[in-house]
Amino acid sequence: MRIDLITIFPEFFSVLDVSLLGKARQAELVQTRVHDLRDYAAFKADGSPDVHRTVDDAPFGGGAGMVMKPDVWGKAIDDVLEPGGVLVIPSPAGTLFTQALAADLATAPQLVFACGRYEGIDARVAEHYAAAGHRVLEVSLGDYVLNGGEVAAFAMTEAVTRLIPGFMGNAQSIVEESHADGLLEYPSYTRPATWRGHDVPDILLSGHHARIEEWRHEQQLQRTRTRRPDLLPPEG
Ligand SMILES: Nc1ccccc1-c1cnco1
Repeated sequence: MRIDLITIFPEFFSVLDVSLLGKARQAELVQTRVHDLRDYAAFKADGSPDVHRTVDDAPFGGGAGMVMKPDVWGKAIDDVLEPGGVLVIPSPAGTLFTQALAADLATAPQLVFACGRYEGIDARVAEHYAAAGHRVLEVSLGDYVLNGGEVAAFAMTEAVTRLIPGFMGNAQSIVEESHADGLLEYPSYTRPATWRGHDVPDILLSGHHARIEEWRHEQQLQRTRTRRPDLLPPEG
């Protein structure tokens, strides 16, 4: 898989070289490329040089803040997006990112993250590439406000790449994770068996694997009921 990240803060993604993702890149499972959006803003729409490499402008209809220019984004995405590639636009107005969507995106040949700042990217950019036949997703990490798409793109990149076959050493650990089976993960413990007067649940020291599995599933249900009832299947 190739992952391209387009941003006005390319240095933000230098951490990709040292994270868990770094190993995958060495293993040739993932190729990542970071692109500076300002490299596509050297010339104005009329072809004259833009020494300021402007990437934003005032919103039509008024309102606070600035909107990122469609012509600059169009040049960048044209240069990067390949046939079959998915254009992912992190946005507070997007559909919610989930483990299911991460697994879906892990099968794509290419992801292009368009990391917007300010008040967002001109809406015609998503419209244009969808009309051209590309899969375009506006995706939110949750109901809170970030300053731009970079943090969201990095989180989604990690969630997706770790699901690429061969990336995680222990495939079983992916299966047992929270959200993998739709429920939150059970609590985990390790030595010492007693720590500051707190004991590990006896069942985990019993060696009775069937009962341990049953206890763990009950813990998952209990946690999901109390912390994330929205994840539970409807009654019935
Ligand atoms: N607030 C934001 C601003 C810009 C790009 C993405 C976001 C975002 C993504 N998920 C939540 O917020």
